[in-house]
Amino acid sequence: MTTHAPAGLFISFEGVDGAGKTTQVERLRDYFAGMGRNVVVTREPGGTELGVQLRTMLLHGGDIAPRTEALLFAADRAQHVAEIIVPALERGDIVITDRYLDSSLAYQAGEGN
Ligand SMILES: Nc1ncnc2c1ncn2[C@@H]1O[C@H](COP(=O)(O)OP(=O)(O)OP(=O)(O)O)[C@@H](O)[C@H]1O
Ligand SMILES: Cc1cn([C@H]2C[C@H](O)[C@@H](COP(=O)(O)O)O2)c(=O)[nH]c1=O
Repeated sequence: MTTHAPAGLFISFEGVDGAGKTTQVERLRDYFAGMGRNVVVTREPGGTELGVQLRTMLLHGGDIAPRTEALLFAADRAQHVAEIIVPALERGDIVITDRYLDSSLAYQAGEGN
């Protein structure tokens, strides 16, 4: 009999600050873990070591020009995808991220970018 490894699954939670994303991420993680699945919970910005530094710059740094800000979020995402998301999906894990690309569309797509 052939057994197949489970396919990876990528899920992002989006919403305004305080909407309840982290709460739902944790509930879904517990649900999938209860099914015996490997779950990687992560977030943007700040899902990697480099991302933690970028998060500090972005959320607690000084004045950042809109285009620079957009590029820093994109840099955080590029590292996140390469270091965390793709390897986890290749292992067949479930990746649940607290924010992803839609946050950039919502927050950075305005005038000046
Ligand atoms: N369904 C809900 N009903 C009422 N309160 C909730 C619900 N879900 C979460 N909360 C509460 O709302 C607050 C914000 O929740 P949470 O941290 O999950 O939101 P978030 O979207 O991740 O926030 P942030 O954007 O600041 O990271 C917390 O105090 C949490 O306990
Ligand atoms: C990914 C991403 C995030 N943001 C903003 C949205 C929030 O105000 C903060 C992140 O804070 P949280 O406590 O982790 O929710 O960053 C953004 O403007 N653009 C993005 O792409």
